[in-house]
Amino acid sequence: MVLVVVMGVSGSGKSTVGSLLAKKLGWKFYDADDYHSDGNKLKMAKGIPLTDQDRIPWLGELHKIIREGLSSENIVLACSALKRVYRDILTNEESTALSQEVKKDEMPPSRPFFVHLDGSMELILQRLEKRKGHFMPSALLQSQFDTLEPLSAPEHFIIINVEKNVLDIVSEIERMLVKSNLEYLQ
Ligand SMILES: Nc1ncnc2c1ncn2[C@@H]1O[C@H](COP(=O)(O)OP(=O)(O)O)[C@@H](O)[C@H]1O
Ligand SMILES: O=C(O)[C@H](O)[C@@H](O)[C@H](O)[C@H](O)COP(=O)(O)O
Repeated sequence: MVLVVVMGVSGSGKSTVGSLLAKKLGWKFYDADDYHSDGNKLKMAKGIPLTDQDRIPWLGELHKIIREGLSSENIVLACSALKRVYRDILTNEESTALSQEVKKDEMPPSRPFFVHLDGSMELILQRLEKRKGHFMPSALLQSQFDTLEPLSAPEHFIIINVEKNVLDIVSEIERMLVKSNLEYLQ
């Protein structure tokens, strides 16, 4: 089965784009935000960036969910996945320098496809400041950009600029999925 990870800084549109993409494809959608511990949420709400130690148990939990889900369903996951090592823990390709819990051979063989929602700090800040009812303060955006490590080979990925509207972004991802690997959409 197939895993698409929609990633990027807070406010880049992961939840919006990921959920619509999953709906259009008829795939299962998971939002990584739903799996943060109360401690992590409180920390972010106070304007304190998460550390590796805060994120690793969360990523390990997500890894387990994905691994189980992929045995029977195609998945779209919305997850910040800011650093390479975080992405490796999620998908278990290399890992586990930081996480002893995740074993290398646990993930079924399926190459994850990453979609980085990329945009300027100004644009994303504007969107975050308009967003209501979310624990993540816009003050953390700078640290999100500071932490972000761009995708690079051998990661399998596309980068999409979030100036476009949501429908266009989703259509572009669908086109890229077809182009990059037809068997993804069986
Ligand atoms: N391409 C877009 N164009 C305009 N507004 C967008 C776009 N993508 C997301 N938004 C809006 O920006 C805000 C942040 O989006 P969200 O999906 O919550 O981001 P994330 O999950 O990455 O934090 C939301 O209010 C959402 O409606
Ligand atoms: O790794 C992190 O620091 C968090 O996952 C962060 O990137 C994420 O943005 C928050 O969970 C807030 O949620 P939103 O992405 O929806 O703002």
